[in-house]
Amino acid sequence: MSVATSLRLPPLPTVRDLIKLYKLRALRQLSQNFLLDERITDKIVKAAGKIHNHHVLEVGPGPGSITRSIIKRQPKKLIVVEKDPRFLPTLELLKEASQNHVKMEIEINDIRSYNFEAGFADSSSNEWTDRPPPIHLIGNLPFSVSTNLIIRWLHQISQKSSAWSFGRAPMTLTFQKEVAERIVAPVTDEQRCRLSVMCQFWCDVDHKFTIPGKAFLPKPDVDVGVVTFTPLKYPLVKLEFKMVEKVIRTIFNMRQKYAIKGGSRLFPENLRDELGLKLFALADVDQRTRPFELTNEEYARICYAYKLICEEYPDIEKYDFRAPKNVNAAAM
Ligand SMILES: C[S@@+](CC[C@H](N)C(=O)[O-])C[C@H]1O[C@@H](n2cnc3c(N)ncnc32)[C@H](O)[C@@H]1O
Repeated sequence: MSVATSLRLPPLPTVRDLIKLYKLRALRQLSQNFLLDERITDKIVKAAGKIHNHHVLEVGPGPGSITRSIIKRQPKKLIVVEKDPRFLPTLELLKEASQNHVKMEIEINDIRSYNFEAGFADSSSNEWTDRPPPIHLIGNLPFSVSTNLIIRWLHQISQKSSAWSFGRAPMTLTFQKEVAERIVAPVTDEQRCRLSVMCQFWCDVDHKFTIPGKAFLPKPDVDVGVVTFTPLKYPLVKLEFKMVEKVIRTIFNMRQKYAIKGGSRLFPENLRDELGLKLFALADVDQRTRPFELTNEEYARICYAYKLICEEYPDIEKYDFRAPKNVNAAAM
């Protein structure tokens, strides 16, 4: 075993004991499910790759099971961001026990308000097209939070901002198994959806393994997938994130129909037929393909074609078929 994996923490009560000691009942409203099996938390951290001497941010550490597995690998700095203040005493205990080996910072905060630039200020950075910087994000979050968070983080990746102002920092996150399968779903896969295309536009994604629901306390109704994301050196689109998201969402809105049916809804009703055809012709994409049958490259071409049409008809960009009629009328 390498030095990086051999760190033994001084004897500490187990996470199970701590949960009892501090009466840390999982809160349903925060969708808390705790992992107690060290072999599984070690496996999650191993999936993140080399973290020895790197900066790691763990989001949602809860009572600290994954945190222990991270500490054992001796990162240079470990930042934990936890929303629920009840976990502060157990996290303080871990910080104290590991203080001679790892610089640990505890932030009781919502991850969405956390300032990554400040947290990683003492880390080195790498050029975007160089290898990833020595920074990792790891988290076992509630499912709803992790899906929203990955969209938010993809947006920041597209802007090379926040944690990604330091380079292509990778992430290791858990999702409901079905969501993990959707994230990595290749073309023609029945799970392929908006999330697949958005994630694959900006990241290399890998569904590493699945954790059975019974490994959690309390047991959720579903199994859990561990997914790694490494931002691509060359994203498949270089367009404004919100515009790309709108195009992909609108096309997948009619999943079982030909893609042109959903794609046409990017345009107001009176221009729908004409501009829908133009969109697919400009993108050189067969309009009689279903959304899940389109490759990432075809989606990228559709986004660029949409951008061209918006340049020709500037008001089109403000049009959203889901918005009430009067909002669209005001925008046009
Ligand atoms: C599913 S539990 C996992 C706890 C621990 N990581 C484990 O694996 O046992 C998710 C944790 O994320 C925390 N959390 C939820 N939303 C959060 C947010 N927006 N920012 C930071 N932490 C959050 C919850 O309080 C909880 O501790």
